[in-house]
Amino acid sequence: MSLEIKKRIYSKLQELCQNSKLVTTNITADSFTQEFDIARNTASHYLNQLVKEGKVVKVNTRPVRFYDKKTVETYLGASCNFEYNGVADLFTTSKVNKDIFDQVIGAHESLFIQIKQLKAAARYPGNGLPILLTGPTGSGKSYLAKVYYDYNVAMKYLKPESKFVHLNCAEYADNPELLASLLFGYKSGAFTGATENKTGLFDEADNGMLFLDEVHRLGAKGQEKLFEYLDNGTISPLGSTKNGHKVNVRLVFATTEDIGSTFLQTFIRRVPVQVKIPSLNLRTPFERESLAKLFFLRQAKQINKKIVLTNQVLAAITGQRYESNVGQLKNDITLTVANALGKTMRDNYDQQITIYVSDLPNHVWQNGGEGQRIRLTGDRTTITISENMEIKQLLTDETSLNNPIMQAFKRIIKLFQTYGMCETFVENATTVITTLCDELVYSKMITRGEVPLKLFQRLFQVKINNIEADDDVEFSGNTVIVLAYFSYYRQFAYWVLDSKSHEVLTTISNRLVTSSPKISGFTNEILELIQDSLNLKNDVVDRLFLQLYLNSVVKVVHPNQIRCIILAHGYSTASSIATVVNKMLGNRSIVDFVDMPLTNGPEEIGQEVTNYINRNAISTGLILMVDMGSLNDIYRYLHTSIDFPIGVISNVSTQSALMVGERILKHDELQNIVNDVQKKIRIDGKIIYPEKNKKNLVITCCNTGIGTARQIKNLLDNSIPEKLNIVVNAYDYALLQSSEQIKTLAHTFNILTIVGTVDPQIDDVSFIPLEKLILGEDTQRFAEALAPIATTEEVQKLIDTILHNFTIERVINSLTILDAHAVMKSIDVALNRYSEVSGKQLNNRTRMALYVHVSCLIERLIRNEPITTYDWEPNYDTKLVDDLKQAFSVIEAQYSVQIPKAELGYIYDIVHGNL
Ligand SMILES: Nc1ncnc2c1ncn2[C@@H]1O[C@H](COP(=O)(O)OP(=O)(O)OP(=O)(O)O)[C@@H](O)[C@H]1O
Repeated sequence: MSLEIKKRIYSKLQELCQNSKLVTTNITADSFTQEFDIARNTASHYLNQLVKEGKVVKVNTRPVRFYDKKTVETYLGASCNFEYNGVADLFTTSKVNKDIFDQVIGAHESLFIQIKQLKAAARYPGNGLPILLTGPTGSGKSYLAKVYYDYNVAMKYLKPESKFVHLNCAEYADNPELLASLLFGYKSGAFTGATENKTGLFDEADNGMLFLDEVHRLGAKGQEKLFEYLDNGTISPLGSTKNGHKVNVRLVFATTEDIGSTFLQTFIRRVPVQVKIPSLNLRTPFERESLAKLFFLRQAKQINKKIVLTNQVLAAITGQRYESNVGQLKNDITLTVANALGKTMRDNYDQQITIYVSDLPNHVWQNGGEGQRIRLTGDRTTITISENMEIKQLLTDETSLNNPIMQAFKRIIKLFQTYGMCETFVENATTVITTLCDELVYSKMITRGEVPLKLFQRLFQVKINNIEADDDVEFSGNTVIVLAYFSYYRQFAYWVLDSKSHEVLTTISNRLVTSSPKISGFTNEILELIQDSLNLKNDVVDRLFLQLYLNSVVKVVHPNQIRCIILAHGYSTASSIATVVNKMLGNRSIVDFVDMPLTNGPEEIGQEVTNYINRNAISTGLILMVDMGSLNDIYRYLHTSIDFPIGVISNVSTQSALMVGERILKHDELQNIVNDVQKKIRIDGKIIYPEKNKKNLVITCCNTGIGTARQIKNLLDNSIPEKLNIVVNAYDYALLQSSEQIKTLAHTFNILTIVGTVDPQIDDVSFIPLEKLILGEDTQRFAEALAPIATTEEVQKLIDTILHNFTIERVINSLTILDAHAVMKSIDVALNRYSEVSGKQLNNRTRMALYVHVSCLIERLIRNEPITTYDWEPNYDTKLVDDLKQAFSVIEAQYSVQIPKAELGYIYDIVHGNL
């Protein structure tokens, strides 16, 4: 009787929902009292039962409202929860959570790529792409096929009323004719017993989805007809003599078979998307545990009681090797709960059952011996799974307890509450973050080499390289790995921050934006990448993590600093030494590292060092600290030519690395560092100088700082033609005066000359003041310095280019509408013509003044704002005035302007040095 009423209440609720405007409908327990002649309490009791069964959604308004879950989901185009606090919550939060795949356990872990494939296949124009799901029995192929259908509906690729038709071909494997007729239909008389025309499952699934499980069991006829659909989009019923008819069916196939089998070979040519579902054993511990919790939760709902279990039970059940994968895990949990329930049957009115290890099915115990997976931990903390919980709630609450990211951020909040925003806080918070990074990278929470992880690393590598190139900064060795691990792990370590924590973390983050705007800029770039390219959610936790982490690994590049890299075998040998040393040197990234697998030989290590050299602009020298004497010859395996000395020190230890780091910081010379370490610590070391092909070096320097020296370097770099093969390096003025530094440079380069603002007075090396170089007033000395590699004409041309490049900046700054390069070109033509016709050579100082003046003049004329008053000197040489007129007619023609007399007078005075 009660069952009957519940059923009737449910169908009435469905009817009411379907016939009303959902958002404004107002169905409460009262809506059923009259019609079914029951008390309000009774109606409420049944409705709540329906909520627990997952059929009805409850909204805790006053009075409580109820909705049919299916109707709501169809309306929203997305799945929704069972309980909400307000109507708005239901109709807005659910809408936001549109990604049906998010509910799949493993969506951001083991099934990450698979779900990407499914989404891409669904999006494909037309009917999407047919897909083939492969994977061992029970791995979740049928489950995913259904979720894929739901996704298609939610994304509106399929209409809500479209069908999901499922057929397991294995069930008809002995009767291929029947199977083909079931799928494609038949015409009357097609075979004995076919007395009338009958449509098949393809027709039934028209405008919907057909899922063919164990598709390799399809017989020859079935295959032929299936290929007809895949090739032409038409199907022909058995016995039909006419051309096939069109149907629109999205196809999903599944097989447990190896794709190498004969049928599948021809088949997969037509089914381009193969989605491989991993076995349960290949899924992460987190996913196994989540799946187990999900199945326990379903059981709790089924028996309408709380289930209490210990972590010991959970560990035992998820540690199993399941031949039949998720399906078997699910069955084992059902059996376990049944065992526990059997024992407590006597206390039937208990609202909860407790599960003990002894309730596990027998075969779990028999799994002992070799390769046994059952592990009984001492962890007896209990987990309570309540029948009205949501799976999300269960996973979030439980996992966040052990979630290292959440713990780290809780600590950061505490630190902030203790110290406020100050250096001590930033220091401590940074330590929390770096410890978290170590935990993520080294704790094996994530399997190295996972495909998404590699993809993340590649993307982050490109981004970091770009930032480094654009901003003159460097990030320490493993930044890319840490970013990849963090973003990857973060996807399944997601929890909802309470509003207070959110507020505190946002305050910290905003303060950091003010104190380190540059790092916050990098943070934004990386967050954009995470969001746009990786399509991952992020929030204040990610922002703050990046701000603190990037700040701790960024280093401003000192181009002249000797670089040092530790190369050691083992999971974390090199990184541990480097971390300690960098910390002891004041949290600066002085020493880099590469952790190498034990199997890496000199070839691979050579490759690592080559990559390091290519990534970093090394000019003064590189010290390699290695863990084996045999690696002393590692430089032989470099795939790049070096133009700086390399010091190799073996038997690396914290002590030797610290000593090297300290000396680097003191700008000691490479040779001294290596010799001293050798002597003091008694270990082997050697220095390799680039013997052949020493490159020619022009040094730039400035006594006001390295910044100006770098600008001079850029000017020369942009001006010197590639074929002269000259390296230009900016050096610190004070450093240059050390004879050791010059000695090292001389070992590595042929020093041609120094260009700068003040002479650093270095023996045997000429100095050319920048100003004189630009103005062409020290051409002779420059030509002498470059004599071994450039002719006098080449030097003259180079000086002209330097002048041109130096001026162009100013021209660009003074122009608003014209293209500076084009303007400079036509001024060049005019000035050269003037020299030709007048026989007068203009010096660089005059040329420079004219470039800037004439470019402004052209713009003035175009804007029709010429200078009209200028004192025209009566004693101007009329021939020279005519020459000027003729030369500048080039500009008049090109820009369709006329240079008035007053402007010409101004130019005359510049040309003849009167201004
Ligand atoms: N990610 C998942 N979340 C929830 N349930 C799952 C998940 N994966 C699988 N299951 C459940 O596990 C059971 C086995 O999965 P399913 O039947 O989809 O496997 P299968 O690969 O199709 O197996 P077979 O090849 O034997 O047909 C089903 O009850 C399914 O609902």
